[in-house]
Amino acid sequence: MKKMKLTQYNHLDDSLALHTDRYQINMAEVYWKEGIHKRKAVFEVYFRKLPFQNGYAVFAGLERVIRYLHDFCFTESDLAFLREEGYNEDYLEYLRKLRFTGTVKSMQEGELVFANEPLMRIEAPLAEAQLVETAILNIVNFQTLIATKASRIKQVAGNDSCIEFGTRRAQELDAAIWGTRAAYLAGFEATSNVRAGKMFGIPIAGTHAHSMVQAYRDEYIAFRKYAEVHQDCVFLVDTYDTLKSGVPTAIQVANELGDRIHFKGIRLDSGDLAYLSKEARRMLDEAGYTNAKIYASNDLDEHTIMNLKSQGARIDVWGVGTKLITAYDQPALGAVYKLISIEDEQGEMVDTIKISSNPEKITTPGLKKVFRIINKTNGKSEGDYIALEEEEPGKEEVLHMFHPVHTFIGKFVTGFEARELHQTIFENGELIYDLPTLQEIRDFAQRNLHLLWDEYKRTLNPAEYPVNLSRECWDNKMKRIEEIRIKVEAFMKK
Ligand SMILES: Nc1ncnc2c1ncn2[C@@H]1O[C@H](COP(=O)(O)OP(=O)(O)OP(=O)(O)O)[C@@H](O)[C@H]1O
Ligand SMILES: O=P(O)(O)OC[C@H]1O[C@H](OP(=O)(O)OP(=O)(O)O)[C@H](O)[C@@H]1O
Ligand SMILES: O=C(O)c1cccnc1
Repeated sequence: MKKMKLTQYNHLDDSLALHTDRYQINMAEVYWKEGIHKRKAVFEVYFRKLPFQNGYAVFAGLERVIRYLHDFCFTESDLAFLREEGYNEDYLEYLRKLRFTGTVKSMQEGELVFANEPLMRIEAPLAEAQLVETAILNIVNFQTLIATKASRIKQVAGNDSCIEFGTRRAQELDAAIWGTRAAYLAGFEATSNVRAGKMFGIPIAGTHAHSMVQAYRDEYIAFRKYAEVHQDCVFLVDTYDTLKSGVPTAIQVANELGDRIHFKGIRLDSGDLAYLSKEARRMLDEAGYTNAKIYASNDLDEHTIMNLKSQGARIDVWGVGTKLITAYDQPALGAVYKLISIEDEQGEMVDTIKISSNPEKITTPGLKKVFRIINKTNGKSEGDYIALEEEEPGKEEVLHMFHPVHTFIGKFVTGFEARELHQTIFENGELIYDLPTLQEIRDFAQRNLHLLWDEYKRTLNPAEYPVNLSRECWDNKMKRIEEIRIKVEAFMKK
């Protein structure tokens, strides 16, 4: 058998241009051969259903999308691979020169987003817009999913700290790193992943594992040795017997070392976390360690945390791994990338539509903007309002907000601010957006949550947040549906 070389995957000039589905490269080839590759096309990214039956999602992934589009190019090793796959030289020559030259509008990271509203809009020459679909969805789907899961967990944890512990159980390296970033921007306080700390400046935190106690085969020696090396100590107390040996040993070591260490607390990782935390709290308090915190971990998520809180658990810090980083109860967000407008033979932009027997699935044609309609009296959001590009709802006195499918459900809103949610990121290939820091994104996400009534934020059966179409947008959609109906009837009569 031939021996695998360790360098096999390492192309020095590797790029993400091939991080796409083969059909994108094949479709782009068709457009290029037909000479329509430069026609302007407009795609929108949106999802149809909120994940985890949550009342909102936290948009994440933009920074990585920006880097991807900014650096987009086929390198020599990418082209060599495509050559091996049988693509012809002229097409490869076209790909060699290709860069992303489009205009991108997007929600900002940390924005609260909802089903059926455009999260991003990519206007670019048809072939370019097609080639970047897969990577954009890959990034946005994952990061938005994890940010939303983290936000749910934070909703329940409240002011308690949450640390991301998931790297070992994540779906490989990238998911651990970018998932941790998503969790932090949605409100987690820290991560155990040291590389994420280095890359993004996320505070790193942690305790120690059972293996350290097992290595010394003695809890007392293990805790002491740890304390001799590290000032900050959180002792893991459940290796042998939490209440009979773990907690008393932690207290003994803290007593012995006094001011020489900062006894931050203990971690519980098995057993009845409610009962054990209450008992441990009592023991720590009696020993005078009222400031020592109780950390807990073990397959936690928003459900167990809520349940533990309802039992009066005395847990201060929640270490959450597997169920956060793998989005355990819903492993994928279904954001899609749909063509909404294309340049025709005459150079005119024409709207496109995808019809479905399910009214919720019919796409909304045309270039659109999304506005958050904020009630000036109470500072809360009345809902989101999707309008056609040229509309300016902020100038209206009264806004008619109605359900896009059940149109009889609606309301008239006055005294509002219409806050536009999309920012221009790229203008004809040029990056014009000032990237915020991760800390700024995190603060922005927190501020956004204040705009929402609590009814939309509860983790169980939240109220449905209104996402409405403007009258013009709705009329335009109906007009296109009618045009298609007439076309199909004419076809059937042939
Ligand atoms: N008081 C509690 N109420 C509800 N859920 C709890 C409570 N205490 C712990 N849990 C959760 O119950 C699950 C218990 O997991 P498991 O059955 O593996 O027990 P364990 O204590 O971890 O056992 P092991 O010693 O094998 O690790 C975990 O998800 C944990 O977070
Ligand atoms: O339960 P999660 O939410 O995924 O949180 C991460 C888990 O990872 C560790 O366990 P593991 O058994 O891998 O190692 P350990 O020996 O340090 O307990 C830690 O003790 C947590 O239980
Ligand atoms: O620091 C910890 O306690 C930790 C880190 C990763 C996974 N579980 C626990």
